[in-house]
Amino acid sequence: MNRLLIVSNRLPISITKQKGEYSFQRSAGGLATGVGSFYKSYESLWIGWPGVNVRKNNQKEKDEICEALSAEQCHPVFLSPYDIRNYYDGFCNNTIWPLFHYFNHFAEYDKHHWNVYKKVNESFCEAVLEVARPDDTIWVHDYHLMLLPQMLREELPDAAIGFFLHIPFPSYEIFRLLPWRKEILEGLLGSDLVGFHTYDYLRHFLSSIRRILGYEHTLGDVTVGNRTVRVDMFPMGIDYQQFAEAAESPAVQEEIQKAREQYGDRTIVLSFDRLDYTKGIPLRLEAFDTLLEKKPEYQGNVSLILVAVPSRTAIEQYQALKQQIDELVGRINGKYGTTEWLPVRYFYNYLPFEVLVANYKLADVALVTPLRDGMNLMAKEFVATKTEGKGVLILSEMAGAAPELGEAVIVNPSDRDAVMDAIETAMAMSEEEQSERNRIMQKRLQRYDITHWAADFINRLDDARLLQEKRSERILTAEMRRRLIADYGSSANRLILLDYDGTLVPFAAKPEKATPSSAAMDQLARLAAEPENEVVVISGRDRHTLESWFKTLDLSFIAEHGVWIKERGQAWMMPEALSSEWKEEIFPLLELYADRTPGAFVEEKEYSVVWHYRKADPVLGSLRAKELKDDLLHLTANLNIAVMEGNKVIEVKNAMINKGRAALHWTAKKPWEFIMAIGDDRTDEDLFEVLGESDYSLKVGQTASRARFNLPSQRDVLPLLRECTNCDEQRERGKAHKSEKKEKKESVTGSAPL
Ligand SMILES: O=P(O)(O)OC[C@H]1O[C@H](O[C@H]2O[C@H](CO)[C@@H](O)[C@H](O)[C@H]2O)[C@H](O)[C@@H](O)[C@@H]1O
Ligand SMILES: O=c1ccn([C@@H]2O[C@H](COP(=O)(O)OP(=O)(O)O)[C@@H](O)[C@H]2O)c(=O)[nH]1
Repeated sequence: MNRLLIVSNRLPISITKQKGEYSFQRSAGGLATGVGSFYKSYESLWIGWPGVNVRKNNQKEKDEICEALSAEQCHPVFLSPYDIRNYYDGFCNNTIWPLFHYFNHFAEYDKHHWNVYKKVNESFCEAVLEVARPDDTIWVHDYHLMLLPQMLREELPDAAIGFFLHIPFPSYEIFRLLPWRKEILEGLLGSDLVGFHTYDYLRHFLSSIRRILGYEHTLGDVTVGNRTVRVDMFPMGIDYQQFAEAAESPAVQEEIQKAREQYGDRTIVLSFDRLDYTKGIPLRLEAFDTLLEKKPEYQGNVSLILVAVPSRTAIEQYQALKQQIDELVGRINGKYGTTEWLPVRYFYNYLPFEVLVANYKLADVALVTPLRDGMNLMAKEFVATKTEGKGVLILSEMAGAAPELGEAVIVNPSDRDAVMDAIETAMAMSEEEQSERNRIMQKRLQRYDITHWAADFINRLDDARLLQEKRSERILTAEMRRRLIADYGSSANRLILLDYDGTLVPFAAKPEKATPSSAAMDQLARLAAEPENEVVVISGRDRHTLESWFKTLDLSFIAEHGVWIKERGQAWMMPEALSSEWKEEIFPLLELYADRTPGAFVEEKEYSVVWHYRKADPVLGSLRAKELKDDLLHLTANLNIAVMEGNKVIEVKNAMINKGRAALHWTAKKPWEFIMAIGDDRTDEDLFEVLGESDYSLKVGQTASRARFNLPSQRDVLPLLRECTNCDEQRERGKAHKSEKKEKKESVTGSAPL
């Protein structure tokens, strides 16, 4: 296993400085505790912010911190108070955090914060580059560093880079509000593997990259330029053993003992989170209030332990929330409290590990009702400590942990009555049922614990790298490219078959906009000018369009995928007798689908009809395309026509027509010394199929193909053709130069003897 570089905003250890002395604490939050529990079992280095402010010029202090952290396999990135204000409090926690948790009314879109976010991501990039070794696996974590994968990719093109998002990825409808949505997605796609906690977050991400960047995916594999990015889900686990064992430890037992003396045998409900508006603490308190009000028999018999861990205290919403909670607790305690009984025991601090476990172990019911939560490890930790079986977890359906913890009492956290009912259900549940439910969840948590989670991610990252390497094996290598050009240069006759859309020119939103560029015209002219070449543009376009675009060039054509062919200098002809009567029957159906799909339209050619959906909503478009294909198959069962899927088009045409059949007209003409065919979509596969093994067939794009090689993108086509003609022109210049020299020599010495 290669060395693992973990990169996150916060290191697992936070440093504080008091009276000139440093002290080290475990950082709060699931990322730090979760990843912190396994990273030392790897050869690893964790790069992140140590939580302490060091003056810019105080190199001595920085070196000391660096030294102290290196013993913990950590490497610091120092952030100034200005960075923390604008990047951490600003962009991370005042823009991304609320937006990604569906609190879009809290999100601020401040350009300055965004600029500092970019700058801090660059600082992290520099920090990684300082320590990275060639074979390191780099694993970037969370929303603070979403631009980093792409920054690293630019500097280290061959590095293995993974990214994991610990918070929800929101639906496209929310994500699209972000002014810098494109940059964020591009930043993430610098990775080889992007991971999420749940399937919902994953599909939201795929939908955003599809709608915003136009990238399709196949089972979570996204082709981005010449790379494949894999997207997958990995629900984060906990260090199960540590929690289960700690629950039995003497230190924890002692803490429980102390607490029991305070609470007697009252039922204990635990509410325990970072103080964050996403956690739904006020609603929870209100539900508890309603329970005591509506069911007075619980008064005096149940206590709510409310632990709120201070978090992001510089941010206004967090300060307001703190005040709201303080007031609610005061109100409930004032309303129902007696000299013997305080309904809510409220703690506003960070708890050391033993106290935390003692609280879990002590609680009869855990009330975990976030309004949104990426995962929520505390719910899992609570279950792990229930070694004797007893204890009920009430869990919000909005937590990422909910799909895995289905045996909990699942609630909608906004439904106060449902939360109140859930507390009652939990308190009334038989011990047998509690144990049974916990046993099932414990088994699951034990199996997919934090070590498994990390190993799973790293293995998938390795797989993604292998896939990447395999795909790139089919890409035309520099050596094969040289051979292709040498073969081109040494051949006395050559057949060159070139698809048009997606090959000679990029796609445009409307087909009529994809006219040939001057670069493409120029290059075709050069190819056609070489006497050894026969150049055939082989397209699905109608013959009139091709003719009008290329009338100045000496080319041959295949139009409508093979309905029409035209030898250079000759007239158009139809190699097969075809009928177009069927079009009348098909046309209304295609029009109906165009009407039902905004952005789609129908194109009619002489012997085929095409349904285009490039401009339609991508999801609706591909759904309708599937439905249309099904309908067409029924409708065309007795007609001699075929339905063919191309790039964002469904084409209906005569069954025997395809580019391969049409190309035979040229391939069979003579034994060509050099054949090259380039195409990008499904229709070009018929062409590749009729070519020989040693011919140069090239598929544009990285998807699987019958072609011998893949060219990464459409942008690579003209440069390749240019290299071919350059090599010929050079050779011609060489020949001319030689004969010029020979002529000069002859004019001096007289002609050579025969
Ligand atoms: O670093 P802070 O700003 O103090 O915040 C603490 C952490 O909060 C977030 O935790 C998330 O990660 C957990 C583990 O994957 C997950 O269970 C939880 O639902 C998330 O909210 C944040 O993502 C971390 O980066 C912070 O360090
Ligand atoms: O006083 C505390 C409060 C929380 N934690 C840890 O902080 C993490 C909180 O993670 P969670 O996923 O529940 O929520 P987050 O705070 O990351 O949103 C858990 O592993 C807790 O064990 C802790 O060690 N002491």
